Amino acid sequence: MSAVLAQPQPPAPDAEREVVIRGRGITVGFGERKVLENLDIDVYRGEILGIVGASGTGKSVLLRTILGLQPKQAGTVEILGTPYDEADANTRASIDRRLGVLFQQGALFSSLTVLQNVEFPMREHLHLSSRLMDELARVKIELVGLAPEAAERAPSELSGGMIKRASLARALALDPDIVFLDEPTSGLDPIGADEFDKLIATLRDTLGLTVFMVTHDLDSLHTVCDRIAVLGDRHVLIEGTIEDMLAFDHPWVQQYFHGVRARRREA
Ligand SMILES: Nc1ncnc2c1ncn2[C@@H]1O[C@H](COP(=O)(O)OP(=O)(O)OP(=O)(O)O)[C@@H](O)[C@H]1O
Repeated sequence: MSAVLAQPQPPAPDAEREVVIRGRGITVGFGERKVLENLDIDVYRGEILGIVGASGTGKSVLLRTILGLQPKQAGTVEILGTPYDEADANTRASIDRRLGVLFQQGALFSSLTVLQNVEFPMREHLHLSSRLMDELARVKIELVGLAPEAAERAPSELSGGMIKRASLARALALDPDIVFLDEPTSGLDPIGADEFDKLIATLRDTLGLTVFMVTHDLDSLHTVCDRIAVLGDRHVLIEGTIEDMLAFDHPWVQQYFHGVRARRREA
């Protein structure tokens, strides 16, 4: 009997894919100044979405708004099929458990070891023995490619790349469905950044994560992002694949994706 090999399937059309984050009409301002206005965004299950845009266009503000950390003047955010804004405290807490966040500076607690940092969300949300939490945290530390000895180190004893990995281990502590990464490769040398990108892609493939990644890193956009959303003029200017970006006729998008850095990357 001959074996029938599974053929790779083309990605499903967007309309058939599960939307895990749906933002509609998002408007955020500081004083009189609007940073985001009537912004719509969809994030699909299992994708790595890169959020890009000039400095100050509101990428971090968008990430914080989706997470409910930044008040908005208008709009709705639905996460994993539940209107997050309208949810009661219990529902919100159960959604929060399914989200992991890596903030720009890593944001590890400096007075705690790496192990204690990774256990922190577990202590908050899970009712497990210390021994079991230790075991689970050590698995996460291994998963992100840190040596077992790193568990006992303080953040001040880690390199920039190790801090990113430790922060990622903490973001993965509760086995989230979606991880939010704010400029995960900033401050890393090109090899470190490349390794971190590969780690993100491997985790997505093995754990089925959905990744919402704010980035300035052209290499990340080319190598790991399935789709890209460009912020500008207070909304999403364009979303699509890297090929869509290259073909899009907009001055900033052209300059960014065809500019000197892009050409250097291609050389
Ligand atoms: N708490 C705040 N109070 C007032 N203004 C703020 C606040 N947070 C952000 N802003 C403003 O909102 C705008 C968008 O900020 P944001 O940090 O989202 O930009 P960004 O696109 O992530 O930029 P970068 O690429 O430089 O990190 C900026 O002009 C910033 O000054």
